[in-house]
Amino acid sequence: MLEVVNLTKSFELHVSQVGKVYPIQGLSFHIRQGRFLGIAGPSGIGKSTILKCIFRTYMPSSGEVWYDSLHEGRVDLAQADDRQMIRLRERELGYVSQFLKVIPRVPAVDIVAERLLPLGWSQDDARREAERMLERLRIPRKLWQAFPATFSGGEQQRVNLARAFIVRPRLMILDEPTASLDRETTSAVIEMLQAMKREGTTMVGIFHDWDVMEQVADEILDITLSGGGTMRPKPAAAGAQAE
Ligand SMILES: Nc1ncnc2c1ncn2[C@@H]1O[C@H](COP(=O)(O)OP(=O)(O)OP(=O)(O)O)[C@@H](O)[C@H]1O
Repeated sequence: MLEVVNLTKSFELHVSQVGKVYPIQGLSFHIRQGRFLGIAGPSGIGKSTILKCIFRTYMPSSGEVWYDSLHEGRVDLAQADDRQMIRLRERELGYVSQFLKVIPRVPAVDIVAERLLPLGWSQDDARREAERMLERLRIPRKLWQAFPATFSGGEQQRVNLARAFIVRPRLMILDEPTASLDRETTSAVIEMLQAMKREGTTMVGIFHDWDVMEQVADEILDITLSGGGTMRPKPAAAGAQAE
């Protein structure tokens, strides 16, 4: 489903003497359909950079990111043009970070519902589905018509998750999605991730909380200081086969 080959990402640091930094150098791994890969490693090692290269928030410096698209065949996301990326993001790729890009003066329910409109849903059906999603993520009903700019960090994060989950992406990319959530909401998110996995969604994610990683990941990619990584089954599944 996703095959990353020799991925390298460098950044030019204009304000320092360092010149270029290479958080990711020659990294290869793959994820099979329906599996959940967790990415682990010390702070600043390049975990988020990998996810951003897959979603193409960052353009990889070199290497290949092969994705088996439902609608477009096998696509190298490192080479795809912007229009193809927009289509894939609308229909197949989901991305959740810790931060909601708050759109001013749009109620929470519409921020979530609008993801379904390009997929041909009517306004009413999209809104009903958005309400179901907000309910599942335990956003109080009284906030559905309110503007997320005024929400707490955890409430904003749940709107963020609802926006990503509602389109049921084939490949879900998760960058610390539970970072600002309390225990109860984190459990709701874990349940949703497990349900999505049962429905066949492939996922790749970073979690600051090892307990969460344990509950959702099938295997772990450990990023080392050299910018490379090794894949292993998660400890709880020791004995399972790493791919
Ligand atoms: N847009 C950018 N411009 C310059 N340097 C960047 C950029 N994005 C990331 N970096 C650098 O790349 C390195 C890896 O960052 P990244 O955010 O991927 O690490 P991380 O492993 O996800 O860290 P953390 O666990 O702390 O979130 C860091 O040194 C960071 O400063």
